[in-house]
Formats: sequence, C-alpha cells, structure tokens
Amino acid sequence: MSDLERRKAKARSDGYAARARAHAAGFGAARQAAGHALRVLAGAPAARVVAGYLPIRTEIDPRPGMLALHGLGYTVCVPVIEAPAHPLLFRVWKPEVALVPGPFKVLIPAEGDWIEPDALLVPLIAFDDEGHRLGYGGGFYDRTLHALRAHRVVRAYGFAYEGQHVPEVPRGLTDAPLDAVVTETGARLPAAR
Ligand SMILES: Nc1nc2c(c(=O)[nH]1)N(C=O)[C@@H](CNc1ccc(C(=O)N[C@@H](CCC(=O)O)C(=O)O)cc1)CN2
Ligand SMILES: Nc1ncnc2c1ncn2[C@@H]1O[C@H](COP(=O)(O)OP(=O)(O)OP(=O)(O)O)[C@@H](O)[C@H]1O
Repeated sequence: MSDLERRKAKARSDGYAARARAHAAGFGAARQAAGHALRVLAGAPAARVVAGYLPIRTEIDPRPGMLALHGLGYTVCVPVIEAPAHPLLFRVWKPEVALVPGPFKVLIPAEGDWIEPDALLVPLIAFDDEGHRLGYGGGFYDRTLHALRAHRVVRAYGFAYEGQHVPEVPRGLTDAPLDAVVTETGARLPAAR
C-alpha cells in the first residue's frame, strides 16, 4: 500500500465516523440540502439531465432533491456500475420506477434509458475547501468525471453533511475535483485551487 493509499484509508475511517454522527443528528438536513442544490442547479446553465444517487449506509439522502428536480422537468438519472475500473453508466430514474439491487447492494432502476448527465450530485465520505472528495475507493466517480468532462462541461456537486468537511482530503493525481459542495447549510464553492 502506498503512502497516499494509507492516508486515504485513515481519512476514510475517520470520515465514516464523522458522517455517521452527522447522519444520526441530521433530521431535516436532506431537505435543506435539496433546496440549496436546486438553487445551484438553476444557476448552472444548460443542466437538464442531473444525476442523483440512491443512498447507502449513512449517505445524505438526495431523493427529496431528485423528486423536486423531476417535478421541475429535469431528467434525473442514477449511477450503475458496469464493471470494476470502468466509468459509471447512468440510467433514467423516475419516482415510480422499480428498483433492484446492483453491485455493492446499491439499488438501480430495473429498466430505463441510458443517458449522460450534464450535472451530478456526488456522494462522498469527506470533502475539503478546495472541492476534493474521498469516496469508497473504487475510483468510479473519478473515472466517470474524467470521461464525461473529456468532451464537454459537466458539473459535479458534492452532496454531503456539513459535518463531513475536513481541512484537507489526501489527494492523488487522478482525483476529479468538484465544482461545489452542497450541504444543509448552503453551497460551498471551492477556494482557488
Ligand atoms: N449511493 C451510492 N451509489 C453509488 C456509489 C456511491 O458511492 N453511493 N458509487 C460510487 O462509486 C457507485 C457504487 N460504488 C461503490 C463502491 C464501493 C463500495 C463498497 O462498499 N466498498 C467497500 C470496499 C470494497 C473493496 O475494498 O473491495 C467498502 O467501502 O467497504 C460501495 C459502492 C455507484 N453507485
Ligand atoms: N481517471 C482514472 N483513471 C485511472 N485510474 C483511476 C482514475 N481515477 C481513479 N483511478 C484509480 O482508482 C483507484 C481508487 O481511487 P480513489 O481512492 O481516489 O477512489 P474514490 O475517489 O475514493 O472512489 P469513488 O470515486 O469511487 O467514490 C486509485 O487506484 C486511482 O488511481
């Protein structure tokens, strides 16, 4: 294990504990964060297809935001793992769509069109002021953002509890930065990178 991997592993276990505390205390946070996400997306030009996610463990629940976006006429989609070390695919999500368990027990739509999002709400374990994030360690969102951003502007907004903020996320060369992080207290724009 490299020094970076060791530091990420430590930050992951600390981050898990902080997220669990925020989740346990976070009554109403998902709704407040949803409101901030709608404002951020309304200010982002040309975002019509927005990726949310179906939460696992103690991730903040983006479904109130996804429901509101659907009601406003956005096309909402969620990630699906195609294979390890591959970018994520995205399938259209609607409030009534049937869900089935996919890899890592994450729910995925049983059917629906495959689509490319132009903005994403991204789950995470920890984030810092420069918009760097730590995920579960699969590199899925990093690969996905690199691939999507190779041919056009695609915005990525971390979606998290305020309690997941850390001074500095251990960072590697392949980590894809976020355009902002939305929490229950508002949208944090990254400080100059
Ligand atoms: N809600 C949600 N959906 C998502 C993601 C996510 O982070 N959150 N993903 C974002 O990528 C993808 C799923 N990726 C995942 C990758 C790893 C693990 C996981 O449980 N990893 C184990 C370690 C496994 C190992 O080391 O082999 C762990 O954390 O204990 C879960 C989801 C797509 N959908
Ligand atoms: N664009 C990429 N191309 C090739 N490898 C990549 C890319 N992005 C990440 N990786 C590799 O994936 C592995 C996991 O990366 P990392 O620890 O940053 O995952 P993570 O950001 O925590 O996970 P996720 O993005 O799935 O939430 C690392 O070995 C990293 O080098």
